[in-house]
Amino acid sequence: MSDARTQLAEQLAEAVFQALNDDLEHQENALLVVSGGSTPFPFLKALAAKPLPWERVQITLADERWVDEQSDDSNAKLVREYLLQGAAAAAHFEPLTSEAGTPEEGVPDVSERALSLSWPASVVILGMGGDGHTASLFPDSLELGLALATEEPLVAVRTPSQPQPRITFSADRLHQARRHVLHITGDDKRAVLAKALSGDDVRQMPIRAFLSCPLAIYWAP
Ligand SMILES: O=C(O)[C@H](O)[C@@H](O)[C@H](O)[C@H](O)COP(=O)(O)O
Repeated sequence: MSDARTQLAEQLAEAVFQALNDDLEHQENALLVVSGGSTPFPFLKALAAKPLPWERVQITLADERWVDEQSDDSNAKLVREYLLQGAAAAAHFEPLTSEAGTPEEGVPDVSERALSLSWPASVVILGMGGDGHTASLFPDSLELGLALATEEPLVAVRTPSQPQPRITFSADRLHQARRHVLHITGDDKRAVLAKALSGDDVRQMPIRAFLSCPLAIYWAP
């Protein structure tokens, strides 16, 4: 891991720590929405070390692959291994999967649990893929149009470019946050972001749905 990426992770962890603390001055619980993938590892680990009243912090995912939590593809596994450690294990984590066989069958139960969290979120941390996707809002998702338009909180998505079915918060629900962060690293993603900023077709690059709201971009080489 480059020093720049480690420093970026520490800076982001400090900013999220401050945001959660500020909100906890005024509310009983504070909600943090994190993304999966590989970029968040050092951020999640740095955040776990922050002196928060973790029993009042709620954590959920922007999206999830519909796989068992023991699978290496599980975003919940990532959160449990990197964030819910030490004092941070006292946080309330709301995973986005259920015992249902498919995300389509699971959406009603997961939605009921997700809606019970302390919305608007204090912070939503977004990642981005090389195709301009964020969460599981993929350009080639069969349900992208629905996920961009619905006011429902969660959508089951099937995506030709992805091996697993997924469940994702809708764009509308991901906008229900006080602060938005895009956490990306590397020159390739910097170029993808530049392309996203140069156009406005959200269905071509779904990250564009979040470029008009205030967005803190955390990028390191
Ligand atoms: O479930 C997921 O895969 C993530 O939510 C996804 O949106 C991720 O943020 C991007 O694909 C970037 O992933 P990397 O950080 O691994 O590049």
